[in-house]
Amino acid sequence: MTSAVSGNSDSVPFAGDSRWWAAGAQVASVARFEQVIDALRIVQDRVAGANPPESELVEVAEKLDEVSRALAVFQVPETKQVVGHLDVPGRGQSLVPAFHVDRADGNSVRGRVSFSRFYLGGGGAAHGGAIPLVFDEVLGRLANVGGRIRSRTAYLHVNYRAITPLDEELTLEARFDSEEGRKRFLSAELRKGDVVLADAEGLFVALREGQP
Ligand SMILES: CCCCCCCC(=O)SCCNC(=O)CCNC(=O)[C@H](O)C(C)(C)COP(=O)(O)OP(=O)(O)OC[C@H]1O[C@@H](n2cnc3c(N)ncnc32)[C@H](O)[C@@H]1OP(=O)(O)O
Repeated sequence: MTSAVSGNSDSVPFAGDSRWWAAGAQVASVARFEQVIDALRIVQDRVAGANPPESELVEVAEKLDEVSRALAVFQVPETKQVVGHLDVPGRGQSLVPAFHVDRADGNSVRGRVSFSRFYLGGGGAAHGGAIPLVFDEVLGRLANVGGRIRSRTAYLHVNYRAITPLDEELTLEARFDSEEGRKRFLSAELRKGDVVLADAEGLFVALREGQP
């Protein structure tokens, strides 16, 4: 039996993205797919942090090849893709650290995020590219809630205020600041306790009919 991946209205902030990319994708089991993504995230972290002997590397490479061969025959077009559409923290993809929503309405959202070993830049700090990933994910979703026409990021300005540590629960708060015609202005802060680690300001432009 398959179940619909999407199906929640995007008027409910951060509960489903049915209208964002493509509706109608089916998945054999949401729970099983989530399990696969969780395992993949752990593999990413373990690979990033490992320095094993060569014999172990040969074995690991073979196992990873086996996994990719198993999935090769099940590749589907974007409209049927599951990753990015699951109604779970992180939307079932492993690119962006999963954002866990604590509170949300049509104009703001507050939640938690943690950067694991995979997102290390150097010197114990999260990579400077990983932080905008999270801001784009959260602001991009908030820009489109409330039944609004789909928009895309036109710019995203990020200020790095302090080192973002790995493996710590951080809070992220974002808000929809204003709207001028097709332009939507949003902002956000990433904090550890009361300390602002980074803040962002983005412009999201509502797409015209036929714009990809
Ligand atoms: C569930 C998913 C969650 C994750 C969501 C993530 C969201 C994303 O990352 S989307 C992917 C990244 N973004 C993109 O690929 C967008 C690529 N760019 C584009 O497609 C286009 O440039 C687009 C749509 C942003 C704007 O193009 P277009 O529709 O032609 O707008 P255009 O008519 O030029 O501009 C509209 C207004 O916006 C302003 N504007 C557009 N771009 C910018 C910019 N970079 N800076 C300042 N102003 C801008 C224009 O000046 C204009 O203002 P005004 O109306 O006052 O004259």
